[in-house]
Amino acid sequence: MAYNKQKKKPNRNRNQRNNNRPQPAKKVEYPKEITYHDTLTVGQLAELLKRNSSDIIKFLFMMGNMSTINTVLSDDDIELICMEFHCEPHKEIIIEEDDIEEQLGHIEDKEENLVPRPPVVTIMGHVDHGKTTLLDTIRKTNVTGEEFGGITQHIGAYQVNVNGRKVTFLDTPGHEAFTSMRARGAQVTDIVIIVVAADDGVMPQTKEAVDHAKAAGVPIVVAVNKMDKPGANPDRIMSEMAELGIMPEEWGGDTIFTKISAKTGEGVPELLETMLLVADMQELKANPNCLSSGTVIEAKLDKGRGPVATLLVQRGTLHAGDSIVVGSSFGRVRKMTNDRMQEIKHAEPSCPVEIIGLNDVPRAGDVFMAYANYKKAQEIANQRLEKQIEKERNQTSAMSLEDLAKKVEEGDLQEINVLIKADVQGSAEALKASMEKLDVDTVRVNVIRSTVGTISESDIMLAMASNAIIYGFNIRPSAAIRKKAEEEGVQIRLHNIIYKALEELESAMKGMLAPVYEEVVIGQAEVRQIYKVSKVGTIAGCMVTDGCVRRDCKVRLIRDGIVQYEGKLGSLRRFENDVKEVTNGFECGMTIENYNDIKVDDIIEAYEDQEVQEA
Ligand SMILES: Nc1nc2c(ncn2[C@@H]2O[C@H](COP(=O)(O)OP(=O)(O)OP(=O)(O)O)[C@@H](O)[C@H]2O)c(=O)[nH]1
Repeated sequence: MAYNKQKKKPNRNRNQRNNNRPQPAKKVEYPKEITYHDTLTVGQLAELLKRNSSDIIKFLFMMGNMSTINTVLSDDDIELICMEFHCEPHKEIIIEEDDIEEQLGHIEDKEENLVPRPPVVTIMGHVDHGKTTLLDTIRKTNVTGEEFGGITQHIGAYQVNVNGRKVTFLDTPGHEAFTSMRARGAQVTDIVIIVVAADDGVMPQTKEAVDHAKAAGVPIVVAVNKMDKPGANPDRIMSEMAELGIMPEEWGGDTIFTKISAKTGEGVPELLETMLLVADMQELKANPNCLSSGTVIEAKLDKGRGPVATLLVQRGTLHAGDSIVVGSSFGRVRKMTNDRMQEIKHAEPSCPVEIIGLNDVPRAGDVFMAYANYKKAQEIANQRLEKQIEKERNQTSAMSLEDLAKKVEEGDLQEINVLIKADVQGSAEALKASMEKLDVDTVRVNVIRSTVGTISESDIMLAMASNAIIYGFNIRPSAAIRKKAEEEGVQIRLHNIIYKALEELESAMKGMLAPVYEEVVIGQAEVRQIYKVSKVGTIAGCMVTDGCVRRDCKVRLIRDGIVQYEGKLGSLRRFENDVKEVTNGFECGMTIENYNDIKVDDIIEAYEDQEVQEA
């Protein structure tokens, strides 16, 4: 805590030492001013004021407040107490470097400093449903021909004029970018337009877009596209979207559906008007008069210009020449251009700009902050770099069930985000329904996605962005996916009995998760050949492709990501010899106890129940 950094601390030690033996009465010099950060308890304030805690407790008692040495004082109380003891308190707000990115979203500007800012909109939808065409149409009709000619290069974000008002569109390819930005805490989008082709219907990526927008808590406007096509069936889109929980306004819900043709431009003005309406409801504002901060939309290394980054200014005004820190890179904004490649000197909130001058290429989703001087920026970037290296060294799980249990216990968590993947629809639904019914001491489960199939990279990104745990039911992730999850700190819990999954989650919600054993996957092998031997059964000629397989381990037979069988290894051999272990890169023969339906290309996953050291 910041308090611990008080320089006064050594005095206390000296006093304590001195207290051990009788001292001649010495006149205490009481401080005339004190400085504190964060909060203070009675005991801490007494120490700063060089008074006895009992004096403060007595004073508070006289004021009608009961307190103890550990009572945390409000700023008002501190002020009053200090007045009583003839001292002036100063509260210093320190933003630890660690917290800067987190703070960005929470910096509270005074109402009088806020002015309206343009909305930031992202267009999402299934492949070929018309995202690019829509964005092109919007840009063509909402920037002058001359200006449009200037847009030759993709910078990842554009600003257009709609009815005399500016709107910023993010043109980030795919949903991954949206999610990976969110994963890093960057909330850049105010509205999501989900494009659905009326002649095609709701498709997997439409669902994904809905999941992402919902998880981010961003309002959705649905653009029912390709209305010019003969097969267009907007009613079908509406009912399919309603099934996903996106209820059309005309059916009593709160999502506006607009029928458009991105190709002919029909309905696009109405869509834009709707979007402005939704934006107005949010009363989007920002303070333009402070040091600037915002988010990296895209970044690349340009051969001639060095690191080039597209930034979205979210707070303050970015000026050419400003010193900025982005992630662990820093520099002075040497040149700043708008989306029409015109050089500009200032960029206000919601304005996308391309800048050069950084010493390294930042990542999309990184937060940037401007600093008053170059040296400070450099210092902070270096600190961050050190921390990043340290973090990478001790990379641990971002959110595991154990973390959750701990957080619940500490009262820090009201909602547990869960992503469910199951082998069949029935299980996915059953698990979702049962999990959502769990309610332990006001902590509840929020299922952010529940689908059929094995775990994909997009699931991991969504889980990472939402601090969610993935529950796999009767499915097995590939080694590559498992590795990715590990890298991103996403926890995958695999189960094949519904009540066990529920039991485990419920324990976490009670903050009492203490599994004695945990299943640990030790390796994976691919079945390359099958030998049927009478008396022995099916022998699988395998190649161990990850980790190792041990003679006494348990195994799972997986076909197309779905678990076919679970049991014990029957035998493990190399060249006719029984062996204890076969490691990655080696061939071996295996049988599975009481199971013969093994096919070429099946995956045999080896696992062990290992004792968990810590709850
Ligand atoms: N008839 C008709 N065709 C459209 C409309 N909108 C888009 N298309 C066509 O649909 C195809 C796909 O459109 P895109 O805009 O590239 O779709 P997208 O969603 O950006 O696709 P990806 O970038 O691959 O995800 C193109 O051939 C477009 O010309 C429309 O309103 N009507």
